[in-house]
Amino acid sequence: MIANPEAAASRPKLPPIERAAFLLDFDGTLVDIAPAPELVRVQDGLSDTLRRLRALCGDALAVVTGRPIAQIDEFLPGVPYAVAGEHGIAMRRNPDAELVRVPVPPVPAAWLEAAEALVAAHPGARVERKATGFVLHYRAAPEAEGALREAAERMAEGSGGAFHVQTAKMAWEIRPHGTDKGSAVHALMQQKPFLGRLPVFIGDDVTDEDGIRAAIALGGTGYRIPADFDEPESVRRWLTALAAGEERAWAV
Ligand SMILES: O=P(O)(O)OC[C@H]1O[C@H](O[C@H]2O[C@H](CO)[C@@H](O)[C@H](O)[C@H]2O)[C@H](O)[C@@H](O)[C@@H]1O
Repeated sequence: MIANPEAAASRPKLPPIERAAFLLDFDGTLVDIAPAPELVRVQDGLSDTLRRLRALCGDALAVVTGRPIAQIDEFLPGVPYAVAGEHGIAMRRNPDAELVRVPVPPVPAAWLEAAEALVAAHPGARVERKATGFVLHYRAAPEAEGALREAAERMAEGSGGAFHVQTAKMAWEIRPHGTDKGSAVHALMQQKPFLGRLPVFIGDDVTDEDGIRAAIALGGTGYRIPADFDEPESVRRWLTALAAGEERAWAV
């Protein structure tokens, strides 16, 4: 089921589902990459699969994403037990909990104005605003990659270390220092029902490597597309098999 069994074999093994906590990236892992953020599609059956998996692992299933939590609520309503959004800045620790945010500095308004002016000069490029930063997307304007990167780096350099540029898929994200998917994993794993379980993180992007490192540091494991799974469909198939109990014999 895993695309690259040799890479996976060098990692700590998958714990039995009864002892596992699933920490899942969204874009490019649970759903296929789409031409624009609002165009992703949740495949039929995915929500049911995740609900079954959540039941098997005592609710210990979270989505850990760069997106705002509200968007995960739209795409996967009532599915994960917990959600960490905006690369760990926002957290909802259980379905009834309030959304808690790590305090971070505001994005200077001048940066947003400059970013909007820049994408206007590159048709197809766009700014995705977040509460604590923004993303410069060039998927529909590949020729703008360099110009957007330079602008993002200039802004971050002028922030005195408060912000940095996160490499994303056909995008550059300006976001504050201080949190990442690794800190989100550590925070989630300190509370029930995650506490005492072994984290299994699955992701596809640079920002997911922090989550994978954290999962391994906590005695769990992590898988990355394309090293371990070749595409989101492979992840979905594997999760479906796990949720159906088919992979139990493989677990240690
Ligand atoms: O942490 P993730 O759940 O993987 O989210 C990362 C970013 O995903 C989104 O952008 C990426 O996916 C889009 C839809 O497939 C794609 O059009 C874009 O090119 C990708 O960069 C989202 O827009 C960002 O806010 C997330 O941080």
